[in-house]
Amino acid sequence: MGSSGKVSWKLEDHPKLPKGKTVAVVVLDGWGENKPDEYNCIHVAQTPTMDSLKQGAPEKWRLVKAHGPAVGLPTEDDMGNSEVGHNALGAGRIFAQGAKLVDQALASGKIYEGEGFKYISECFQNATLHLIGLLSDGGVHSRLDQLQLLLKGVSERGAKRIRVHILTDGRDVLDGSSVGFVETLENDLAKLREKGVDAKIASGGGRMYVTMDRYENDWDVVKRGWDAQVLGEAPYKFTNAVEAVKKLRENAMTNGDAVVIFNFRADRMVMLAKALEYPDFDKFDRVRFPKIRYAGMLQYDGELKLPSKYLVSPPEIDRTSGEYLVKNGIRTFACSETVKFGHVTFFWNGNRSGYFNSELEEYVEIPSDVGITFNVKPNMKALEIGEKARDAILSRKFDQVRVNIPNGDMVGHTGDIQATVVACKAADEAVKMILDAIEEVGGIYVVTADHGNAEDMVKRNKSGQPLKDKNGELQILTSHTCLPVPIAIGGPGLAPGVRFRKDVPTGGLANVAATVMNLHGFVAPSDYETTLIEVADN
Ligand SMILES: O=C(O)[C@@H](CO)OP(=O)(O)O
Ligand SMILES: [Mn+2]
Ligand SMILES: [Mn+2]
Repeated sequence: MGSSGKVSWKLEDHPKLPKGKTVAVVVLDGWGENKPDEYNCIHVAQTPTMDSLKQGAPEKWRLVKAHGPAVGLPTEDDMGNSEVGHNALGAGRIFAQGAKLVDQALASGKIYEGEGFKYISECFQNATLHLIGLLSDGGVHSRLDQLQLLLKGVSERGAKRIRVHILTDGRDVLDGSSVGFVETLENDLAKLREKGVDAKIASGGGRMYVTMDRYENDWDVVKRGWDAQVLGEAPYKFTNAVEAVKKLRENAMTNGDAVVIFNFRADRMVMLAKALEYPDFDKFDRVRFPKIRYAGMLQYDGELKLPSKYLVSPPEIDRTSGEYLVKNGIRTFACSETVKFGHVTFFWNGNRSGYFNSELEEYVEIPSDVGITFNVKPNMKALEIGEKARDAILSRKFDQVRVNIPNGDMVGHTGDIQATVVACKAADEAVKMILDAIEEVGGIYVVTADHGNAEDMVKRNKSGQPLKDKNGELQILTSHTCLPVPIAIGGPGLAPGVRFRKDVPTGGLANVAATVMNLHGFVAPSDYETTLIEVADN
């Protein structure tokens, strides 16, 4: 029943659960479950609403998996992230995700057989191949070992001049770990040079400062990347290990060059894709728009078909719950602030921009603060999101009101423990506003999260003790975690007897879609991961 086949969109009625209840679906970003200690910011923070959900009704609160194979990632060591988390929540099935698809394509060599590779490899003989992407082993946006394999593969297939434009990471990996990744890369490039390939690092910059913005939050970020990677003009702001980068101008892109983005994850590569691909791009002055052959590791936006050329086909996330529900008349409201807006729209809908039916859907984006790290304003726009959701619920114009509350994640990434505690409190307050509104209209709530972050702010040894570095400083964990996340259901509209089943102990985020469909009074399609709930006879 793929996207090309004929899809029957009609959902069957649930035999026991009624239609017509307003359902709030709340995703707390970066909110996992962890043992209580001082580095668990969710535990330290005052979170009376989330606490009451956990303590109030044990059969309506449980944990679900949000990392590794449960969300389509290669191994149990892969932490969850927003892309795979929201994909699973929205799609109700587990799709092999970019990280895994690229692993497979590299292992089988198929990556070099497709149209995308053919397209760029035509430049190898006479021009430069530029590789741009995040340099770390975080596995959220990219992976160093994949870049290493790709470098080997392209050089074996004729690439003679290679320039790598690195974005350094302190968000999916420990702060300060970039130096090691750069050394590894330098080493590989030196070996290529021994074999006669002119391969060098050409530019570098921190991911949050250059290129990797998302959802059009701040085009200046992408512009800074453009200046360095395309125009070859940038202030020298490199860490020591990258100081080897000289004469940027020599490394500028020129007509006939090939450009490959080696990130597999979509959200933070769409803006660059627009700048590289759109002839009438007007978000900043590109100064020069060289005629290059550009391919993404994956296609990042299936609706916009961006980029048009890519090395590995993205997961085909079709027949998402959002599409089904809208086609069954469910009026849907989705909201977050800019930095997470696409999570409850684009990712939720299977990496697809736009509405399924603009008459039944309304997506509201609250502008995020720009140019700050979020520990400075840890409340972010949580209350504004709460207010918008509340108003949408009270308006009774919507059947589903879906939000992402970013605080735990965005502030957790800064590594600022005190600020993250404040962030968790703000997120909890936003949840309360939404639950209060649900109470007022007799609706139902589902509160869950996409992956962990704020519940663990230190790197730990195997027995769970916090680790210190050589100088005796705590090793702060700015990344996501592999911990499970809570899911709670409730509200006056929840039919008597509804509770979590006991026979889905390994349930994960992909089980949530069928659950939400049930709460709207429908049975999920048969190939969806099973529902988490049952209706006990009273
Ligand atoms: O900020 C991001 O891009 C990732 C971490 O790399 O976080 P999230 O998956 O929560 O969006
Ligand atoms: Mn997230
Ligand atoms: Mn995150």
